[in-house]
Amino acid sequence: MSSKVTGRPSSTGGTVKDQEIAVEQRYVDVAYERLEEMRADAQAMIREGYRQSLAGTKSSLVDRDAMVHQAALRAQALDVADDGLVFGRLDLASQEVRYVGRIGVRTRDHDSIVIDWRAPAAEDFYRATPEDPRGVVRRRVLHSRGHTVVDLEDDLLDPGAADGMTVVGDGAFLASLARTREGAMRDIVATIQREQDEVIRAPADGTVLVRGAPGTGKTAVALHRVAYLLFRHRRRFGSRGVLVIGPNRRFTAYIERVLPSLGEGSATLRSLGDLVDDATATVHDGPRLARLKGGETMAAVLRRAVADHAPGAPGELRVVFKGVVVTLERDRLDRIRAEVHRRSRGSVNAARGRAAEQLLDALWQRFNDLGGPEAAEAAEGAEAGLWNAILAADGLDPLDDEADRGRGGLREGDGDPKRAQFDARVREQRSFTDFLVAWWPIRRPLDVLRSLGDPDRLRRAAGRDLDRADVTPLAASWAGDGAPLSYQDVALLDEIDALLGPPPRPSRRRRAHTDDDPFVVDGVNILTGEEVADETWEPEMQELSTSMERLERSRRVDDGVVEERPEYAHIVVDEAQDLSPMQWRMLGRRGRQASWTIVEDPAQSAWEDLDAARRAMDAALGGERPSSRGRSRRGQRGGRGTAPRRVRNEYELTTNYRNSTEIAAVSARVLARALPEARPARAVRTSGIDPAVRVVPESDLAGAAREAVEELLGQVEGTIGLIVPFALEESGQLALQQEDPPVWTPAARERLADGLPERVQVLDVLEAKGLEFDAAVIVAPETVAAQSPRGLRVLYVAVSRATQRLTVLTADPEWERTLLTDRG
Ligand SMILES: Nc1ncnc2c1ncn2[C@@H]1O[C@H](COP(=O)(O)OP(=O)(O)OP(=O)(O)O)[C@@H](O)[C@H]1O
Repeated sequence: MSSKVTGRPSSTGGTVKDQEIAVEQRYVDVAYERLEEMRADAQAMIREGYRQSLAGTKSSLVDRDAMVHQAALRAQALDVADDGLVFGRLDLASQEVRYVGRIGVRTRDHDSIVIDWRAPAAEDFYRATPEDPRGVVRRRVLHSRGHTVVDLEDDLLDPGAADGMTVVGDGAFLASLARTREGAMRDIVATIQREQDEVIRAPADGTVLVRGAPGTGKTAVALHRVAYLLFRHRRRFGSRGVLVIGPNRRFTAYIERVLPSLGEGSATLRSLGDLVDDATATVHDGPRLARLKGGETMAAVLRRAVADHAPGAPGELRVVFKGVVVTLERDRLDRIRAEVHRRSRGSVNAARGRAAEQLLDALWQRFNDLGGPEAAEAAEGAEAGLWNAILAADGLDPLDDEADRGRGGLREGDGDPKRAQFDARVREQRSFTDFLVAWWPIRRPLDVLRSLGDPDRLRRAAGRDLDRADVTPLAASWAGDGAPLSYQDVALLDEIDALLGPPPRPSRRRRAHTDDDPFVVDGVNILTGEEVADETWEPEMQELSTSMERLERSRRVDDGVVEERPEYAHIVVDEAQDLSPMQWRMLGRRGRQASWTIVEDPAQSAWEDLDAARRAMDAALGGERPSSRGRSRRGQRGGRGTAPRRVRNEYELTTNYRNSTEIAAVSARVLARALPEARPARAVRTSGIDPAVRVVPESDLAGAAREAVEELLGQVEGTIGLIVPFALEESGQLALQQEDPPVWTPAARERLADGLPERVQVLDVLEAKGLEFDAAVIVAPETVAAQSPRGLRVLYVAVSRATQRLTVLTADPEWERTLLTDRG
C-alpha cells in the first residue's frame, strides 16, 4: 500500500518528503555532473574547430565552420537546460524508472540518465491518467531552484501497483498556478496537462486548430509545440523556419522568453504590426476603420490604387525626332498605363521596361500619323537647307549628306531599321528618360498608402467597393507623412508590396555599363528599375565566415535587413480570432507551403465578420495565392500556385489555469451576455478572494483607478494591469466618427501611470489581449461594452486577465449587478 503524505516526520529524522527530496537530489546531482562533461565536450569541439582553421585549406575552413556552428548551438542548449534540468520522474509497473528533463542526458556509454521532454519516451509523463495509466504507477514532479530540488509532487495513477511506494504532495501544481506573475510568460514544461500534450505532439503536417477559453494555456501550448516540432523535425522546420505571430508587440514581448527557456532560439517571433520590413504599427484602428481596412474588398481597392498614376506623374510626353515634335497626351498615356498593368499583374515595379516599350510603340505610331519618315526628311531637308545657306555665305562646304546617312540617316525602304533608329534616338533623349522615371516611378508600398490620403485618389481606387461616406475617414487616417501606422495598415502595405513586386535590388554580379547604356540613369537601369552597381566584387574574395558571424547574419535577416518576404515551413498564429481577411492574406503569402498551428477563442473575437475572416483563413491555410481581385479562388485546387488542401486536426482546451474560480465567475457572467451559447472553461484554483466592483461617478473614474492600483500594490507582489477603454482618437478618427468621449487618450494614460512602479502597466483593452497579471483593474466596463458591436467580447477579454485579484470601476450601478450576480 502507499499513502499520500505531506511533511510527515520520518523515523530517521526529517520528514518523509525531505527524505524523498534527498533521494532525488542525489540523482539530479549525477545528471548535472554529466551535463558539465557535455558542456566541456562542446567547448572542446569549438576549440577543435578553430584549431582546424589554422591548417588553412578551404575545406578545413568549411569543416571548421560547420563544427563550430554545431558546437555553439549545442553549448547554448546545454546552458539553457542548466536551470531545472530534471523535472519529472516516472515509476512504471515494469519497475523501470524514467527521469524527464529539459534535454536528454546520457552516460558516455549512451545509457539514458534523463529523457528529453519532447522524446516519445517522455510522452507518458504528460499523458498518463488514473483512467489510462499507460503502465505508469507514480508520476513525480520535481521543483528545483537552480540545481537544488526544493519540492516534490506525486500523482498516484495506478494504486493497485504501488506497493510500498511513497507518495508525497501538497498541491504543488496548483501552487505553481498561483505563483506570482513577473511580467513575462514562463514555460510550463514540468506541468503540461494531457489535453495540452495532445496538441503539442499533434502531427506535424497540415493544420492544427486549437480552441479554448481564456487561460486554458493556448499560447503556452502553441509555444511548446514549436519547441517540439523543432526537436522532432529539426531538418524540416529548422532550415525553412518557424514563424510565431501574436496580436501586438506587448504580447510578443510577454511571450518572447518562453522559447529561449526551452532551448529554442531559432523561431521568428513577430506581431501583426511588425511583420513587414520598414513598417511598424503603433496604433489600433477603431472598429469602423478596422472593419473597412481589414475587409477583403480592400484588395481590389489597392489593386486599382497601384494601377493609378503616381502623384506628380506628368500628363504629357513630348519628344523630338528629326525635327518632328511627337507628343502623347494624357488620354493616350492613361490607355497605355492600363494596358501595361493588364499584362503585368503582380509586378508593377518590374513593368517599367514594358511601359517604355509601349510608349515607344505609341510614339512611333504618332510619328507615322504625323507623316512619318517623309515628314522627318522634309524637316531635316529644310533644316539642312538653312544650314547650307549659312555655310555657303561663309564660303564653307555644305553639310555632308553621306556622312549623316552613315550615322544612321533615314533611307527609303529599310523598314525595321527606321524603327530601330527612331527608338534609339528617342531613348537617348533626356525628356524621354525623365518622363519615364516620373510617369512610372519605382513605388514603395508606403508611398502608395500615403497617396490614398488624398480623398479623390481614394475615391478613384474605391470604385464601387467603398461607400462614399467611408472614403473621408479612411483617407484621413492615411494622410500626412507622419500619420501613425495601424495594425491593419501593415497588412495593406504587404498587399501593396505584393502588387508592386520587388523593389530595385543591386545586381552584384553585373558590371555597370553606365557609359554606353542610355537607360542607365544615375546608376539605375530605368527599364528594369535595377540598380546597376559598379561592382568589382568577386565570390572568391569573400572571406569564409565563422559560425558566430553566420548566426549573427541570420539574426540580421530576421531583423528585416533582407528585403524579400520570407516563407516559412510552419506558422503559428495566436489570437487568430482577431485576424482580418487582409491580415490572413498577409500571412498566407508567408506560408504557401507551410503547415500551421492556429490558436483561437472565437468568443474573444473583436472582428465583426467572422465568416469572411474564416474564408480568408481557409485560403491562407490551403496555400492559395491571394487573388488580386480580392476574392479567394475557392474550388481551384492544385492549379498553378496552389497547394493541396491540408488535413485539419481540431482540439479544444477546457481547463482555465489562469483565473481563480472567483474571477472566472465574473468573466463567465460577461461571456453569458456576450455569447450566451458559449461554454466557459473550468477554473481549478480557488483563492478565497472575491473580485471587487465599485461604482463611482464618471468624473472620478481616473482617481478611483489610481487608488485601486495603490491598494493592490500592497496586496500582490507581481504585476498589475490597469485596463482602460480604447482611445479612438489614436487613429485620428474620433472627430469624424464621434463614437466616444476622448477620456482615455494616451496622454491621460500616461498621467495615470505617472510615478507608479514598473510592475504596473496601464494599457487599453486591445493591448491587454493575451496578457495576464496578478491583479487587474478594469475601468468603465460600460464604455468598453458600448465602444463597438463586439464590445462585450472585448470586455470579456479584459476581465479574464487577472490570476489573483480583480477590481472593476464603473459609473453605472447596473454593471455592478451584471458582474456580481448570476442571471436567473
Ligand atoms: N499546464 C500548465 N501548468 C502550469 N501553468 C499553466 C499550464 N497551462 C497554462 N498555464 C498557465 O496559465 C496561464 C494562461 O495560459 P495562456 O496565456 O497560454 O492561456 P491562453 O489560453 O492563451 O489565454 P488567452 O486566451 O487569455 O490568451 C499562463 O500563466 C500559463 O503559464
